[in-house]
Amino acid sequence: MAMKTKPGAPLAELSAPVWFGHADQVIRANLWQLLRALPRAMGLVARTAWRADRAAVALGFAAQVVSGLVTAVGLLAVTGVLTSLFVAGPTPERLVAAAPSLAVLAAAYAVRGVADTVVSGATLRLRPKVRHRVERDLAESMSRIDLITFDEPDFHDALERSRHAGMDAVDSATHQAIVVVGGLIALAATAATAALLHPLLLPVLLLSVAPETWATLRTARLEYEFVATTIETRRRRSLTTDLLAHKESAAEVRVFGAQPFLLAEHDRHSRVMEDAQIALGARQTRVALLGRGLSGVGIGLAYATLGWLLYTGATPLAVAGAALLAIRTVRASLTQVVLAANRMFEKSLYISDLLAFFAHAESRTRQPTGRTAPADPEVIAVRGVSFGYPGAAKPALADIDLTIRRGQVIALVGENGSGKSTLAKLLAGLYQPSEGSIAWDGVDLTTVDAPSVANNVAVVMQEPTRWPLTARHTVTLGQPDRWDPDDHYLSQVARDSGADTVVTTLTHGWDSLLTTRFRDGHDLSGGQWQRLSVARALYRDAPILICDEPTAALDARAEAAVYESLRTLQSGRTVILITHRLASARHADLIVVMHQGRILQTGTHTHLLATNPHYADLYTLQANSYRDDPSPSI
Ligand SMILES: Nc1ncnc2c1ncn2[C@@H]1O[C@H](COP(=O)(O)OP(=O)(O)OP(=O)(O)O)[C@@H](O)[C@H]1O
Repeated sequence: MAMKTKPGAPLAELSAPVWFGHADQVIRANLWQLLRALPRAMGLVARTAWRADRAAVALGFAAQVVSGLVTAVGLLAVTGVLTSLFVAGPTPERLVAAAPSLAVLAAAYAVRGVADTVVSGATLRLRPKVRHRVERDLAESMSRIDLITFDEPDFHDALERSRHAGMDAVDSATHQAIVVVGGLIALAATAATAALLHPLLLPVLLLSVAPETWATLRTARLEYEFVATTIETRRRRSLTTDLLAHKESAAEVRVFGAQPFLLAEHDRHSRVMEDAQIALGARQTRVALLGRGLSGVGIGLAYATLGWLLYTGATPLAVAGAALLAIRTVRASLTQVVLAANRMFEKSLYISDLLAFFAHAESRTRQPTGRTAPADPEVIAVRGVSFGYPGAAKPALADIDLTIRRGQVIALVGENGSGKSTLAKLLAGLYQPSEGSIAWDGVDLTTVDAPSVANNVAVVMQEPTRWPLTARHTVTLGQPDRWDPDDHYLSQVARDSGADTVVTTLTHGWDSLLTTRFRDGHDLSGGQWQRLSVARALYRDAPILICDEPTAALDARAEAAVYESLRTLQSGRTVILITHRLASARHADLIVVMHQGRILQTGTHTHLLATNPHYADLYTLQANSYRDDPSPSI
């Protein structure tokens, strides 16, 4: 086997996922912290739910109150029934006397059934709405955020937390919040009724449920601790199965014979999980045993107190009977509330992350100014522009001065990392300068709304996005509403970019799906994707066209076709062309030679060849590589 990794050795590159950051806090939280955090978490959920569907919130809450009230009424009715049954006299008469209370009891049960169903209905309606609302908010916030934010490492951490844990937390917390509210109302109603029957009944109730509360909380903590401590193992295990499952790795897995290694890794991690799970089961059983034991003692004490109340005549027999029922109801409600509160506490931490992300995203989003950039600008003036990526030691661009006039073809040339793509992104309004200004017809781009700049620009990216859409949408997405009867423009840009020969090979032509992740989908070669990206830029029909290495992945014929169409298209358009092939740049009106983030010189091809040794050297080197006799002349 080619792989030499020692089985059992840790996979050092992995750590716990960012979205699992609150494990310690949850495990260590005590009951008091949990109770204190509850109102805040409930508030968060309530506000989101209220925004999502006010009617469902109001209806659900009203039904919960009704359910709590009828529980209390039912308990009082039980007392009435028992009082009537426990008096001396013939049974038929006692039954008749108990009938009104029995009727109330039956009505209470019926109403409670209806109320609980309404609560379930409201929950079912509310959960997807709340989730979709927050998902939409997150998607919108991501869509508006400044591009530069994507270069901040902390941003990705926060985004991951929000997208995964945050979103699930909102969904789960909505459910838990409803359970907590319902449980608390039922609890309050039962406890108040019990206290009404006899004040001593309240401590009796608490005594009977305290051990169960402890055991419930402890069991939940153990489970959470298990998830927290095994999360990395679980991820490692899924990493190995992902390698077996994904198309990207399937070929290498086979060619390197990595299956036995990956299966062994899978088994190793499974064993760790298995052991941990069995240990969890044992600990939970011990806690449950202790809880049950203590609960038995608690209930025993509660019954003894009840017996004493009966013995001393402080409580009638009927009230004691109702108290027994109250003990059962309270125990069920309290267990429910404690479990749900525990989950709410955990979820609230992730919801806080989500809210923090929204605030961060807002601070990284340019607020609309209502001002728009001049359409099809006459002059693009770059003055004293510097720009640095977040966290980078050196600026990517420094002291850039450049004037671009409408209709010119500007070629940016220079070695790798000299700042060409960065300058192009600034010209496209995607980044803002750290110093200096970029102005269109005298209007500083930082003072106008970003979409108004984007409307004037089409870009062929160095590494175009492989849009998993149909071929048609991949090309037309920059101007989906363009009036294009009989696909006239679509066919034309396809011819100009060479995309037509790609589309004719697809089973469903323009309607073919360009991803193999779905049935009937296609994947394309790097060059084919690039042809589509050129077609997309041409279809957008914008006055400023930025081409970042538009032909790097194209074969010679396609490259010639693209440059031919750029020449045709050029009339009236401003073209900014980034290229390493200096032969493609020689016809540009202005060539900008960049070096280490600065402009070394600008000029025409002839001028630079004569005056700039750096440019002349590069050009000669490339020209010679196409000669049969590579002599150093041009
Ligand atoms: N997202 C980024 N974060 C940090 N630094 C970056 C980022 N993108 C580029 N850089 C750095 O900025 C500098 C300029 O990069 P740029 O991509 O503009 O160069 P380029 O001239 O287009 O290079 P190439 O010819 O390789 O495409 C380089 O030093 C690069 O390492």
